[in-house]
Amino acid sequence: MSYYRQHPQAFSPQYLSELEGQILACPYFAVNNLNRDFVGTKGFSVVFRRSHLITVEQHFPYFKPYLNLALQPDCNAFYLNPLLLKAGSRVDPHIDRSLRSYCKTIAPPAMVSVLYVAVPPDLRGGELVLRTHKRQVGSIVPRLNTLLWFQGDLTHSVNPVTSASSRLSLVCEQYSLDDAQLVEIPEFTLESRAIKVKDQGRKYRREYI
Ligand SMILES: O=C(O)CCC(=O)C(=O)O
Ligand SMILES: [Fe+2]
Repeated sequence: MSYYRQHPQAFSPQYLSELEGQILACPYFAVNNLNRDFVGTKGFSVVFRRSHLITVEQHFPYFKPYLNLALQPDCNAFYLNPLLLKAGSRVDPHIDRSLRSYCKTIAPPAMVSVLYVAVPPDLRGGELVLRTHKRQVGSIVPRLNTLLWFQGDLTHSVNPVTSASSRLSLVCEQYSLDDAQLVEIPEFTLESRAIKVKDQGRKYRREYI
């Protein structure tokens, strides 16, 4: 495939506004414990294997339509995270490899999907910039209700949001792992600053460039 593809008007407006409301009201939604690349962002993460998709849908029924459309058939492990960027927030250049905290030998995801759940008309900044080997291959202006897939090994960043309004996306890193790697990945687990567990210090949450 080319480096990315977009599917505009992916869902009904009713679904999008329900999704936004549910994410913002979710008790796990908190200041991010992603690494230093994620400046001033909020969110939480759901880690799961394809075999436990049904468990994800039971806990988070409002993710179901997104997962139905966004998940790639050849992928078997996923890192799903809603991401809110408010005024002044940005994401510095990184390659997604969040599952590396569970399996050190893991390669980048095959694909990353991003749904733009809330994009106010007056949003300034917040473009997603995609690069390969220092060459820019995309600069994507977030559009409400667009579902985007990009190649998982691209370096990417989100420009600072300079308006007072926020942007909410729903991101899913999608991995195609071999059996030995897959057993290292939790069947289903949550990561959030709002949950106090011993191993929240994610050393490899996102990889530095
Ligand atoms: O929201 C976006 O445009 C992409 C965010 C991102 O890079 C990430 O969550 O890893
Ligand atoms: Fe990313």
